[in-house]
Amino acid sequence: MGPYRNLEEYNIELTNEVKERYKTIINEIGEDVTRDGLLKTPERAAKAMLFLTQGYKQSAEEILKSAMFKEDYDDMVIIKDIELYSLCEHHMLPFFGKAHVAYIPNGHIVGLSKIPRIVDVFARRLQVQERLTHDILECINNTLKPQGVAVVIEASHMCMMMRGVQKQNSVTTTSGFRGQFEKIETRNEFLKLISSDLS
Ligand SMILES: Nc1nc2c(ncn2[C@@H]2O[C@H](COP(=O)(O)OP(=O)(O)OP(=O)(O)O)[C@@H](O)[C@H]2O)c(=O)[nH]1
Ligand SMILES: [Zn+2]
Repeated sequence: MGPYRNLEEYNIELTNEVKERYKTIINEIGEDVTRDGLLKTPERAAKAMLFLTQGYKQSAEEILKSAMFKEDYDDMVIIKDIELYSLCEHHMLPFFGKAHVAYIPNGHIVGLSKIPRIVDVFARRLQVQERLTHDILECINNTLKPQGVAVVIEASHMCMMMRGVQKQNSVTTTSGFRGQFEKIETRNEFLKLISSDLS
């Protein structure tokens, strides 16, 4: 079983449990779960929910460790505009946007694809944007032990768009900096590079 296993394929029992709960919810909101269009909906919704929360069964640390390479490069590495989709833990509604991640190696670099992969691992859980930012930051800091790491997330929250305050255009930005990025010049260079089209 690798770190990327897809839950749906393994956990039929859990899928059935969640499916039964969705049947109840659909009936409770006044719909008829036996009508044609809705017959398969509880199962689809259960599979979708388990897909969107599969991060609980995955290890971000394992993913990073699987592709760390010894290398002397010690300048900034930036992966910007990583799309992310998560679920807010207060309403279980999506929040979505972009993550920008940078690190300065300290003897080891990491396979580039592993950064978006760990963003997904932490995003596919019930989250608040602040904790998601720190989960990514601390995982890279503790596993890769770089000279510095920075994470910025810009996201829109459906719980603030579809309901509640109903603000369609507000974007929330969260950030975290460790090591070299705690120095203002390094942090500013990173912030400049993620806001430019040339980086
Ligand atoms: N800090 C933080 N708050 C979040 C996030 N996602 C949703 N929230 C907020 O969580 C709060 C929950 O507040 P409550 O007053 O308990 O819930 P509510 O009555 O549904 O609040 P409203 O959304 O204002 O209608 C709201 O202010 C949401 O905007 C997040 O990622 N980070
Ligand atoms: Zn919410």
